[in-house]
Amino acid sequence: MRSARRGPGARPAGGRDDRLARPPRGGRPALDPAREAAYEAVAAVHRDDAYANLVLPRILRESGVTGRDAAFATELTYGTLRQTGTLDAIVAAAADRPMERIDPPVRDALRLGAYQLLHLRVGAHAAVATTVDLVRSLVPGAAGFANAVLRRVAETDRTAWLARLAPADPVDRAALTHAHPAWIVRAFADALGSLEEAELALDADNLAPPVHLCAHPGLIDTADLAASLRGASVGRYSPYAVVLSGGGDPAAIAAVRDGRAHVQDEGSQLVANALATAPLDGRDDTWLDLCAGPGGKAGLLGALALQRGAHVTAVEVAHHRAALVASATTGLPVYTINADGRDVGRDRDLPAGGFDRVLVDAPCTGLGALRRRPEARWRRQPSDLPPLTRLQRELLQAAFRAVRPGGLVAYVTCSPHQAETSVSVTEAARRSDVEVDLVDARPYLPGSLPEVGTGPTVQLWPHRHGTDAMFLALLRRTA
Ligand SMILES: C[S@@+](CC[C@H](N)C(=O)[O-])C[C@H]1O[C@@H](n2cnc3c(N)ncnc32)[C@H](O)[C@@H]1O
Repeated sequence: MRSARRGPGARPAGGRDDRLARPPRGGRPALDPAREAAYEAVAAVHRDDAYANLVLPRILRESGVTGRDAAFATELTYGTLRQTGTLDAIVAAAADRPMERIDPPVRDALRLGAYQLLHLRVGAHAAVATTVDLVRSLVPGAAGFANAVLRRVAETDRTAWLARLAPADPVDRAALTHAHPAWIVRAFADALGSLEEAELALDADNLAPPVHLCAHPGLIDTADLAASLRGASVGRYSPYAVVLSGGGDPAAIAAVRDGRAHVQDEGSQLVANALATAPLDGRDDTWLDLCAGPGGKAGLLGALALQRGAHVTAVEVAHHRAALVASATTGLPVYTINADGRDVGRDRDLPAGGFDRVLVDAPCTGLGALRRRPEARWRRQPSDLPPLTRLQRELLQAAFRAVRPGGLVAYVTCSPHQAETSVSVTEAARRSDVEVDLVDARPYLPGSLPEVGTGPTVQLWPHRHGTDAMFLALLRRTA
């Protein structure tokens, strides 16, 4: 984080429209700390492949930006990153040159300026002046260029820009309008069977998601936990979900600190709970989580196992993530091992046919949680799919080997892409030596959950259910 260019003149006197950078007497322009923090975060994402949710809190802390300024910096950073593809199309048109021909620091500053002009209620004068000052501090010779480009951006509003740039192809048009790459628009439309509804899903990705807690069953009551937190409410569907009202650090909540609750999307709770509650004949005390890091679902399964006299083996291939699982499940009957889940039958902790219930929460593109990771949609590529789908199928086949005859496997992804959902399940079952049948998963989700489709698998959606887009297939080993 650069530090030398801040001065008392940069503190806002009132609302955001007052945030004009004013040159301190005899010096260079003083930059607005919130905007500078947003620039640093966006630049780190593009320059260093940083993650905004990790890098921004550090930048805010180091630069002393707090309160309303921190909220503004966060909105500016996350919004700019979500909208990057569309902002780029508009800035490139206004600049009359492709983005690649603009210096990276100037490019990021222009994205932030354009976002303020087209999405925030920041006055045009303030948005242009502060961005030009930022550009002057980064690349002094580019200030005039930035000023001209932003004035052109400000000539029309977002709707008019979208109309002016609208491609003829409906998928490309939706991609521009809702700021997602076209391949993701196509994947959502395929999964939903309609481009019109996919546009609602894309819109939902552009909203800041609420933070959900999972109250560990048997350790803390959901309603009591909600009542103890200002503005919190119980979740709509999961019996364990508490919805926070925004603001504040969930890690500071006493029940989270002492392991009676953890941060977890309501959809993740629903799919883990479905595996634990679907009926099973015979022994039911030996459970397996084959892809456990960082331990969200292992935490819920561990709490349920504690109530039911069962235990969970939690497998994670990445050493540091296995450590996170162990820490997330402290005090619960969860045995964490740092191993490759595909080693069922070869690893002595993973005996073939040794488990009653098995969860495969497979590594995936994460297209179902794009609302949580603002830069992810532009970073993911269709070429990520083949290695992931291969791994998904191998892990699912390992789960089929791990489960005893009559036992259950839940295959879960945080992606609605059909190559990772139904196709992975069909392909793994087709190539498996072990016989499995799909079980209708819908009865093991709350009856109040709307629009769960015709089964047997279930696909959740942010715009329908307020959850991440989790996919669930339940399978029973028949022989
Ligand atoms: C989607 S995440 C699981 C999330 C986790 N279940 C939770 O709820 O917190 C997938 C995990 O699988 C792990 N993984 C990838 N390949 C694996 C393998 N061959 N064996 C075991 N774990 C693997 C990844 O490191 C990642 O932590």
